[in-house]
Amino acid sequence: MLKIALPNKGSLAEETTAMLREAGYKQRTDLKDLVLVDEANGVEFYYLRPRDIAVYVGERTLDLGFTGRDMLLDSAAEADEIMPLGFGGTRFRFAAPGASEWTVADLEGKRIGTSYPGLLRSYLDSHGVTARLIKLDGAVESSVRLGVADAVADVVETGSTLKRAGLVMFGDSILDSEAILIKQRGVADPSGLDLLKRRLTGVIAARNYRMIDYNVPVEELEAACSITPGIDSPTVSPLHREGWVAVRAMIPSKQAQAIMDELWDAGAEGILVTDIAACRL
Ligand SMILES: Nc1ncnc2c1ncn2[C@@H]1O[C@H](COP(=O)(O)OP(=O)(O)OP(=O)(O)O)[C@@H](O)[C@H]1O
Ligand SMILES: O=P(O)(O)OC[C@H]1O[C@H](OP(=O)(O)OP(=O)(O)O)[C@H](O)[C@@H]1O
Ligand SMILES: [Mg+2]
Repeated sequence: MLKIALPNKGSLAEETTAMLREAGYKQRTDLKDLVLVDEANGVEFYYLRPRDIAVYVGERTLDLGFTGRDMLLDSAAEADEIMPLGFGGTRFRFAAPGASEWTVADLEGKRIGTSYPGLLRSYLDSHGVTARLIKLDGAVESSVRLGVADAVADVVETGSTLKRAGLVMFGDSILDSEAILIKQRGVADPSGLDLLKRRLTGVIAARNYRMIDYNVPVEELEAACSITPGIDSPTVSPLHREGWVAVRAMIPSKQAQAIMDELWDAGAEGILVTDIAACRL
């Protein structure tokens, strides 16, 4: 059986479970369950602390894991990213009071509060900066006000937590993170991984794409197809109405309205956009 580690709580837990359900895998219904066996798919799911997932995979106890890129890199575990999952997007940023003009060099000799010392240390080393890292478990933003640190390096999603603590971000983003699938380093792909990847890719595509259908005069077909090139190629079907064809293609959901406007201007009619429930590409 394929053994997969999943976050048992925290920011990535709910969406990971939702994504696996959508991909046709069984998931726990009781949040207290530690293990769930999905016999039909030949998978065992282990619900673990997000921070420990890369460790279990790296130590070769479990085959695969769902975690954050920042957590994988911080752990320095013997595990590699296989694919990004398109949710849990965050940036790992420096912040301090009134520091908008600071750069990473201004951290020389300072104390930096963080929950990600591994990730931070390698970034500082690569920039030739020596600083004292203050390792904290959470609520890192309070460390400056409480006098434990001069600056923080922390996970930022909306930025509202930093703002509330009176801190401003400075320097480049240390890391752009999101939820990822990881596997053991230097081993052959376990059986069942291909199927999992194909299913996850299908879920991500179904979430990010929509189907568009429209009718267009034959002489405008090339222009219309360049607006909706589809994934491989749009489907063009004959219409009873002479001189017209029907076109069907997948389009990025976020651009649906703009694409409809462009098609309309190019002479298309009867433009319909529908959701995709599931797909294999
Ligand atoms: N709004 C968010 N806040 C914090 N982490 C987030 C957010 N959105 C996504 N993430 C990602 O989730 C992961 C952190 O998960 P989580 O918050 O559960 O860990 P933690 O802070 O160490 O645990 P806990 O808060 O339970 O002590 C990281 O990969 C992070 O990039
Ligand atoms: O940019 P924002 O949208 O404000 O989100 C980022 C904040 O959320 C997380 O904290 P979490 O709730 O996980 O608490 P913790 O600090 O105790 O881990 C993270 O550590 C930041 O503090
Ligand atoms: Mg947290």
